[in-house]
Amino acid sequence: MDMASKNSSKIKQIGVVGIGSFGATIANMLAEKNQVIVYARKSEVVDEINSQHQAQGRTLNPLIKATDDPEEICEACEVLFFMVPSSGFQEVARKFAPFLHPYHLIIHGTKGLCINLPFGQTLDTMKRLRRGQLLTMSEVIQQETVAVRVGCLAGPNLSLELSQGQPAATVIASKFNEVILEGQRLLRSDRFQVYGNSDIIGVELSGVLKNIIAIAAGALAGLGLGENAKGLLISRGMVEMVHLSNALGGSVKSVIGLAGIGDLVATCNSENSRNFTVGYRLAKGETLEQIQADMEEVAEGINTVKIIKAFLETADLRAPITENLYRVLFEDLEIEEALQFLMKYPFNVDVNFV
Ligand SMILES: NC(=O)C1=CN([C@@H]2O[C@H](COP(=O)(O)OP(=O)(O)OC[C@H]3O[C@@H](n4cnc5c(N)ncnc54)[C@H](OP(=O)(O)O)[C@@H]3O)[C@@H](O)[C@H]2O)C=CC1
Ligand SMILES: O=C(CO)COP(=O)(O)O
Repeated sequence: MDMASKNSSKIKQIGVVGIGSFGATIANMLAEKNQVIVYARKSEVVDEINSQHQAQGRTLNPLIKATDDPEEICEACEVLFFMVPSSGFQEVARKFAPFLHPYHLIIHGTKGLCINLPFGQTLDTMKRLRRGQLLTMSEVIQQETVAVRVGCLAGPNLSLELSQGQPAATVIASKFNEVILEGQRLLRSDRFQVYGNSDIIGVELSGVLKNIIAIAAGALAGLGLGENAKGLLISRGMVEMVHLSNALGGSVKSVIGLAGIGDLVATCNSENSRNFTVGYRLAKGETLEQIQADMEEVAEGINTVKIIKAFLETADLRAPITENLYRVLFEDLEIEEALQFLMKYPFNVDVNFV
């Protein structure tokens, strides 16, 4: 079978895998002009979608159908949107792998990282990670499946605002122009602009790394600090993202685009951001355990801080915001102390990457 359409005479549906906060929003946006089928692993969620057009309380377009069978959705769709958190991504990719073919086109919306460790090791036992042990989701898809045409979707896309139909934009990134064009065709509307970018690693990393800065922004807000402090954090955060992204294989251009600076501005300013909320609640005195115990949705930045800290142990690079946030999250450093440390840090060049 070549990479062209498997059966062009039959109208293909668009698949959405994972129907949480972001998956439900993207499924509804896709359903405005496409037939959509979604995958949920729990049969009660599938029944709820098919009978009540809701997914765990989120309203879905009544035309959206659901299944818990990966084979059925892979058979029905050539284009699949993977919308699961990084913690479940490898498992989902492995579950779908037997039913995926080179003609499938996969676009993911996940803003987290996975790690590839020797059997029996965990991030807590390893402490040090090389680049090859750290995977973006496009790398997971390529490692676990035969899919070739892979893309990602990243940008300032707080799902609550998208679901209210507020104007927004995203970036579809892929090495394959046909993936970008297909993503644009499927998602573009008069309320949603879709840009293209060929630097998929840089766009993925922009979405991943901004979550670290969003936690820090929430912490500053929780301390009651003002807009000058936020401006300082966002601009220094962007510089840190540029250096980290570069070290991990992304280009500067992507960080200063919509998926980087655009998403930084959105999430560093929004109480609807889970990552911002984590920082805010920490600054208000809650512990990480307390916060995680009652957060129903994922805040990817927590695990990302841990992974990037382990990568820094093998990279010739300093990332002071990430390093201090690691100590706040996992070593009981007080936020005020972290802030003082950062204020004394000898940053002396404003921008040194262009
Ligand atoms: N929400 C937002 O505003 C945005 C989120 N993102 C990114 O999208 C990703 C998903 O976030 P979001 O939708 O908010 O997360 P949620 O926690 O709201 O939902 C996660 C969904 O993934 C499913 N899932 C998790 N693990 C598995 C698994 N192993 N197998 C099958 N399904 C699984 C969950 O199913 P179940 O109910 O069975 O656990 C649930 O439907 C994250 O990486 C996030 O950073 C990106 C942009 C915006
Ligand atoms: O990435 C997001 C919006 O673009 C969502 O951010 P949170 O995961 O922090 O809610």
